[in-house]
Amino acid sequence: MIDLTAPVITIDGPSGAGKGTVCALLAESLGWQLLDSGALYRITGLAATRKQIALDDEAAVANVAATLDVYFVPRSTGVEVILEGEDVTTTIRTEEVGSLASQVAALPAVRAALLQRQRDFQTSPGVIADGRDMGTVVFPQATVKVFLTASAEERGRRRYQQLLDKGFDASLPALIEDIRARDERDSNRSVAPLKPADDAVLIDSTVLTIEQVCEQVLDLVRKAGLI
Ligand SMILES: Nc1ncnc2c1ncn2[C@@H]1O[C@H](COP(=O)(O)OP(=O)(O)O)[C@@H](O)[C@H]1O
Ligand SMILES: Nc1ccn([C@@H]2O[C@H](COP(=O)(O)OP(=O)(O)O)[C@@H](O)[C@H]2O)c(=O)n1
Repeated sequence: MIDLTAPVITIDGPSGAGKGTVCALLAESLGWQLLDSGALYRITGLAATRKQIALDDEAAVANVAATLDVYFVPRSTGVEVILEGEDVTTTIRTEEVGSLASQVAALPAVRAALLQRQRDFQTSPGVIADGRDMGTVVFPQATVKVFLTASAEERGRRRYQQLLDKGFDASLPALIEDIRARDERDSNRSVAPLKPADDAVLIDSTVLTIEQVCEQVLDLVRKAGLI
């Protein structure tokens, strides 16, 4: 149940910075709720495409976002995503769906349709939110805000390795190009662009391990008195 007094940690930043990994580890160790907001945009992009809706038809895509038949099943291996009864956990992680997500995410009506669904994740004992506008738009009152970044080359390499590990085919130069295009679209859109909140702490993970990033965030959480 939504609890507006529950503490919020936000981690925003570009693709491949390590947000998803760090948020999942922290949510697990703190025992807090996890909001993967990117998954909602990915699911919307996939659902609209499957319904053969043009991704620039803002009203129609927003209607898809508002009426998504989706649920999330927590498993030991991560969160399973079920869209209209079908397991789309793996499908939504492809770069192709990432690109669909960033196209529908540029539409203001789509963002508005998904806003309350994201705010509903604020439940006790706390929520850790992963995205692009968690600290700027969705949870501007969050106690701890992090902007996690890394160089585009390093993010491309990480994504490449991640895709190979999952058994997908990938080309490193194409991935770096995709990442740059997505960064560009996310940073320059008129609504909720990717940018650090004024009160966010910047962490550059280019030369940090996942453990070091988690430790830096936990330090902020401790200093804020949340643990
Ligand atoms: N600090 C890091 N050092 C090395 N690899 C990392 C680091 N952070 C994340 N990764 C790896 O990079 C890939 C992308 O991370 P992910 O958490 O999905 O990023 P994001 O959610 O920001 O797009 C994953 O395979 C992850 O294991
Ligand atoms: N809060 C959010 C989260 C994602 N998105 C969009 O959704 C796309 C996919 O997000 P994601 O977090 O799943 O992608 P990765 O960072 O994991 O590559 C991003 O490129 C953004 O365009 C957004 O606009 N706002």
